[in-house]
Amino acid sequence: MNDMRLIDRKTTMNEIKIAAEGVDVFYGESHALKDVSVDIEERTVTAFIGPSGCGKSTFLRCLNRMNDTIPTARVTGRITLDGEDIYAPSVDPVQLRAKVGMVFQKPNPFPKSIYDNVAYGPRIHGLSRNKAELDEIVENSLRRAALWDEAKDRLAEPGTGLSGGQQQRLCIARAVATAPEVLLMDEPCSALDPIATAQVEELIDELRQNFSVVIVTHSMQQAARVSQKTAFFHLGHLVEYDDTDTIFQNPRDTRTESYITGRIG
Ligand SMILES: Nc1ncnc2c1ncn2[C@@H]1O[C@H](COP(=O)(O)OP(=O)(O)OP(=O)(O)O)[C@@H](O)[C@H]1O
Repeated sequence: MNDMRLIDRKTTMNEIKIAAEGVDVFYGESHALKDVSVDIEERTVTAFIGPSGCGKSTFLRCLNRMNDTIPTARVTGRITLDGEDIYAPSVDPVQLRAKVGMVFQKPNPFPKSIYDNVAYGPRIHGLSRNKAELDEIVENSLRRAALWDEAKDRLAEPGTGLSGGQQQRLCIARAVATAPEVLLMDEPCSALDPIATAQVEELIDELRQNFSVVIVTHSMQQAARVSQKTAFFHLGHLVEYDDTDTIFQNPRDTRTESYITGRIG
């Protein structure tokens, strides 16, 4: 019931980027995520939806080992990126997070300049050979995050001096600057106004040309607008995973139907 691997369902169109098999997460004694198996496709936006506390963020954090930073969290099961086990002892979580970047609900710029916020990742991962190349990465990342026009004349000013919506776009620029292969976004628009939300949604659509994007959202309209695949979680279980159109128009499980029609949540 919990096994949502596309391989079994033969509907896959893109290559599988991340495969999760039998993933459980415990916080101390509390069993937050139960036997989740799912294939996340390349060049696809996948939305995670479901009522508060159902485990969306917990599962998202498994995909780049952010749960490692929570002392009580324990993850079991297997998650692979391009077929490689991301929990293998040989994997450096810092390197993994450059490939599988993350944008959080609350904008969290570093207490550094706008420029240095974006340049930080490329610097620590040695992605540029000189200042001109680094300048180019910073400009391109800020352009992709639709922040360049507002930021180009104040690159030396602190990132924390930007508005909330601008700070979130700065965090997106910081995440894309390391050229991740997967971008995980945990309710990235919850602090944004409708204009900034539309800009971020456009960016998500653009990122899909090259990356996998996984987005946790409470907005079903947003899931329907930006994603091609949707996973519905309920009480720690992955209940249903399918094409977004199918989830919203013809769900198989009554729990999914109840949620999207507003009966549970
Ligand atoms: N750091 C933590 N320590 C202990 N329990 C946690 C922690 N983070 C999450 N949980 C618990 O795990 C369960 C799943 O939480 P999670 O944040 O993944 O849900 P969610 O679906 O993302 O919720 P929301 O939509 O409200 O953000 C909840 O019962 C929550 O209380």
